[in-house]
Amino acid sequence: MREVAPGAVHLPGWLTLDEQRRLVRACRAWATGPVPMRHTVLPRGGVMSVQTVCLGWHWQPYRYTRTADDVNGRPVPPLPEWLADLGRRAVAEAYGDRADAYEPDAALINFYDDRATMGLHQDKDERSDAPVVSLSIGDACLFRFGNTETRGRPYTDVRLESGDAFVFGGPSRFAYHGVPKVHPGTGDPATGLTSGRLNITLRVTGLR
Ligand SMILES: O=C(O)CCC(=O)C(=O)O
Ligand SMILES: [Fe+2]
Repeated sequence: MREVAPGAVHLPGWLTLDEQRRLVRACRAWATGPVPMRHTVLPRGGVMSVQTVCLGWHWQPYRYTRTADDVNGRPVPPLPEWLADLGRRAVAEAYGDRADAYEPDAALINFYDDRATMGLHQDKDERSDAPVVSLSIGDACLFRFGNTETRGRPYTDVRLESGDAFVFGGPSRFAYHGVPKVHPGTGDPATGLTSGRLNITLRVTGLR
């Protein structure tokens, strides 16, 4: 475990291979619908290079809704309790105490192919300052974790590998972060993912 910035904790190798396999299987099913995984279109017409599917609440730039109005209008599936439990365990491990009160109600599942990246951004469409839990499976990536003020320095570059968790809360909850590069061919096919990178972020929206 390494505290990258105050409240931002990297937990390398946190998921077992079995947990990663289960997540890959579940994500494959969620990717097919009721709302299919797709490249999110930004308000000014840009298209994100990652593909995304949501649970609990649907995220479209820059808000959460119960139905996927920018895809097919269908309600998104609920966030299962076993996934929320993983989030609680990660928060407990990162901050060294119990996290019974952590109730994530949205998950964003992102798939990165070899060329996909994610620009530096803040996760700030939530109306809660509860931590974000990020789980990574498949190819390793360069994850850039910055500060709450600017897209620039200071930032820390972290290599996120399959099975890693990264929790950001407290003073780092609204820090800029992004994925400048995925490292093709670095994942273990035993996870069930033979290429690309899967990232799942659990969030508390503060919405109802
Ligand atoms: O893929 C990652 O590691 C980060 C994903 C992310 O920042 C997001 O979905 O908001
Ligand atoms: Fe993010």
